[in-house]
Amino acid sequence: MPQAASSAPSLTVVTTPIDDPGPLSFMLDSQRPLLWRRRGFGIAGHGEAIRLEFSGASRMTDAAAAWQDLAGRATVHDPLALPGTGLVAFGSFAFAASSSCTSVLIVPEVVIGRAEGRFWLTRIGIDGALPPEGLPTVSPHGPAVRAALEAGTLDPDGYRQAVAEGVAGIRRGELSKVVLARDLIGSVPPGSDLRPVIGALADGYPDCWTFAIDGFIGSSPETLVGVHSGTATARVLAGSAARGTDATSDLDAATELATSTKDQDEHEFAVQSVLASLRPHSSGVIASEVPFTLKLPNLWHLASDVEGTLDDGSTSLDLIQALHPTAAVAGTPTADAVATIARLEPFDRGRYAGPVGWVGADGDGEWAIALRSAQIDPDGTVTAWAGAGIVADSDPERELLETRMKFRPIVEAFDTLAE
Ligand SMILES: C=C(O[C@H]1C=CC=C(C(=O)O)[C@@H]1O)C(=O)O
Repeated sequence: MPQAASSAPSLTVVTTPIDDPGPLSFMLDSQRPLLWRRRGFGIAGHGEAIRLEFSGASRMTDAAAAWQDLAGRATVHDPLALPGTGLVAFGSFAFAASSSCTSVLIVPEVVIGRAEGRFWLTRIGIDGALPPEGLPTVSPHGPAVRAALEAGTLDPDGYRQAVAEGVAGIRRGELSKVVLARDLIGSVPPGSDLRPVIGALADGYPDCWTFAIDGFIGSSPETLVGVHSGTATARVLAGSAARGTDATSDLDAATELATSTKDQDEHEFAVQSVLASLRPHSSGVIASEVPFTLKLPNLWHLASDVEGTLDDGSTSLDLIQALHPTAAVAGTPTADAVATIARLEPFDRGRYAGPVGWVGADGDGEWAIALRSAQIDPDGTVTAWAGAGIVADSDPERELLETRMKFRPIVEAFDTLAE
């Protein structure tokens, strides 16, 4: 049951150092996997001590207020005091204010964490009643299942048409950029064990944020915002190219991307939207002078890192509210882009392209933009989404191919389960 913040009980939180528990993807609950990891950092959750649900335009401000209230009343014993130790909530927010999909903050009963060779176990209980000591028992991975993902509400022809309409609107001067997505749909047997899918994402995309929260899974390369000890960081991605088939064509693809005016324009809109949203909270916020090319297994991206010192004590939840939706997932100007998305995409984006991540008791945390993701509903329906930034020079066929590349992590992770 969702709990109103005012009636939320007091939490007791105890973190203790432990020996290396092994890969976190083997430590997940088979039915309710909770995971956030990238490279040497990861947290996996078991059980739900508290679940807070939000919706509508105020979903992120409501979450920030509820979290401040809950964290303020928690008693925390945390000798490690590292990012991810002590009290944490895993969170995932819907892209649109009008979404029928709820946004959640989940405080697990147990968190297993690792960071740079240190390992910990956090137990969280209500009114002093802590879960038992020791690692939770984890069942062996279930039988293999696979999902063939096929065109959803917006098929390839519909997507080309939507992109053409987006380009026409941009050329008429109605907006400068819009990010248009399409969906793929499949199914797995209800109650399927998704841990092999999540493990495939984590192993295949170690430089991305691999997440599993409330049936929503993915591996996103884009950091919406990280907040640690008064510093905010972000990694802005926009502008993409297919990887080459050999070393020479791969280098050519990266060079072409780095010098493409169309991709640089598309990227600059995204960087400017992040800078504009962070400036009211941070003096001297800076972005890399020129974007760099980021290599992922499925494609190249134009990327810029942004950093600023926070002047106003904003928490990571305050900043996701300030930043979302960036021009990497909506467009420019934001309101026109959001209206164009609502007109041209015949589906609810759900949590795709929304903030996904974790927050700690002090408000520090890490949030990605939920790209390369899929929602698995309790009835086994799998919905995946991928989009592309549309500017005046965009070509519908190329954008369609780009979404195909962006679907690869999810499509292949479900295929990994084939026997
Ligand atoms: C909207 C997506 O990607 C965004 C992030 C990186 C590059 C993008 C692009 O080149 O269009 C998009 O802005 C997606 O993966 O669904």
